[in-house]
Amino acid sequence: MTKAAIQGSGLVKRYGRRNALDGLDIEIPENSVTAVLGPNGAGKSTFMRMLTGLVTPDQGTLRVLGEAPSWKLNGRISYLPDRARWYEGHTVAEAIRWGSNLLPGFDAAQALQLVEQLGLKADMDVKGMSKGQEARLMLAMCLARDVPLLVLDEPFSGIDMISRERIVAALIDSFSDRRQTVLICTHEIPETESLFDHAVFLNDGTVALSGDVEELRATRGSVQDIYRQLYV
Ligand SMILES: Nc1ncnc2c1ncn2[C@@H]1O[C@H](COP(=O)(O)OP(=O)(O)OP(=O)(O)O)[C@@H](O)[C@H]1O
Repeated sequence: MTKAAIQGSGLVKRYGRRNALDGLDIEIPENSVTAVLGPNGAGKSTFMRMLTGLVTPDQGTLRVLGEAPSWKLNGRISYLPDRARWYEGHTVAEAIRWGSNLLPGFDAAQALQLVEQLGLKADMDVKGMSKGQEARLMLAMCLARDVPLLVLDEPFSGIDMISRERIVAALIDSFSDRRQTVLICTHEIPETESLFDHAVFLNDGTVALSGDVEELRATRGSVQDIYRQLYV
């Protein structure tokens, strides 16, 4: 039996009369690359924010790397929030220096290699970057951390399709060398599905389906096919 890096049981988060999470039972296997999928409003970002303690459950229990979410635990999580803008007013090199000083497990040499691999230059100003260029910087900053859990909320949003395919190919190589649990929430399923070895499909704040991607493929088709079956 694979150990779980994340275990949530009966998680509820209410906003007014709406439940963003509605009794969510979820397990993410350790050292897997797991997709968190589902339509707009399914509860994906709420769940990811909960992992870092930014959102507190109204009910239920959550264990992340064997602990309850906390500021202390966040030193072991590399989190890319949706709609993130952290480095305005910096150059790429300054952002990397900032990461070295402040982010636990941050490897500046690896970050520099990643930004170059992603088509950015150290002397570029973040202010004035296109949305896709900024998304690449955010992704590189999160990937350059040697921590047990990576939580990436829509890391490919704004990046053009061909670049996305190249980045995904590079990520497949990089993830296979790591002992990290990686959680990725994305709407770009066709270009990214080769990344995943586990998938969780959310709907209305609960799990509609989850499992090993190879096993799901053998019985139900590609991740994209399953997505259509579940949500059309
Ligand atoms: N801070 C908030 N205040 C009020 N409602 C919220 C808040 N955060 C989330 N919600 C609501 O909770 C539900 C789930 O939102 P969430 O952002 O988790 O969905 P999502 O699956 O990440 O969607 P998307 O694919 O659009 O990013 C939505 O109905 C949303 O409007």
